[in-house]
Amino acid sequence: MLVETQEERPEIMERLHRVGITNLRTVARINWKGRVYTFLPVFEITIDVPEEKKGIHMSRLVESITEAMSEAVEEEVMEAHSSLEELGKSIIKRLEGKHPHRRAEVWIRTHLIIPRETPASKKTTYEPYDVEVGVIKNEEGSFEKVLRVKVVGNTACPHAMANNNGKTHIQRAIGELEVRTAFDEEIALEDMIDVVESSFSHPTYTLLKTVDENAVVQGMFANPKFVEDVAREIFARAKERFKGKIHVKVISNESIHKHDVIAETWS
Ligand SMILES: Nc1nc2c(ncn2[C@@H]2O[C@H](COP(=O)(O)OP(=O)(O)OP(=O)(O)O)[C@@H](O)[C@H]2O)c(=O)[nH]1
Ligand SMILES: [Fe+2]
Repeated sequence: MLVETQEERPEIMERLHRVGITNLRTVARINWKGRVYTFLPVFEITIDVPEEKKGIHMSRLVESITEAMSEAVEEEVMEAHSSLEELGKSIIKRLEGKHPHRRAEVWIRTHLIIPRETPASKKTTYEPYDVEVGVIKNEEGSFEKVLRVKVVGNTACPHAMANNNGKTHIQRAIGELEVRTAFDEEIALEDMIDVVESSFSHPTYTLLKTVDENAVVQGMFANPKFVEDVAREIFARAKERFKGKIHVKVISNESIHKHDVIAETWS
């Protein structure tokens, strides 16, 4: 007979808001607008623990994920999960039948690989973007979601350009955009990626033929930007396009310093 240690009263009676599993790697398949994508996401799933319970039954959180995965890996995926947030919500719905809780969160971290065209040779290139989707069920039982994208672009410095007859320092910059919104608000991660990618001096590419490299360099010099300019542009565009709480952070890996520079803002 197993001892259910988790049901005992703890010495210190304090409620815990988030207890569960993190850094869990698995496979997921999503049917996004009729196209099936396979992901290798990293999950974090948590529930709250009341002050009178020593612990949670952790394996039930994993079961909620693995059962949703098996559904996703079988043929049912065609109607099972139309987005990462739908997958997250279906996992929380499974958990409701397995483990009592008042508050639950599922976070799914993965990469999106989006086909793009190189700027001059018009060849197809596959660009990686880090994305994260959080689904939060709050104590009233309503759902909200948090969408996050991270995009690598570049900047050419306008200040050095103005003081060096057009010569300047250029660097990679990482733009992060987060939108916190109602679960049913339709926001595509690809659209968020486009907002960030179009706010740099120029996008970066995996594949660049010489003609493409020339186009990127000329584009950067024609579009010099401070890290502040990039953050403002992402923020203004995101406010215009997406309904929800907006958070923007840009870090530029300065080529002239041993440190980076950062610009961050939120609504
Ligand atoms: N709450 C808690 N559980 C832990 C901790 N460390 C390990 N465990 C988990 O305890 C789990 C086993 O307990 P349960 O999940 O309740 O498994 P079980 O009792 O056989 O299954 P149920 O009948 O569904 O409760 C394992 O999956 C461990 O990962 C911890 O620090 N806190
Ligand atoms: Fe248990």
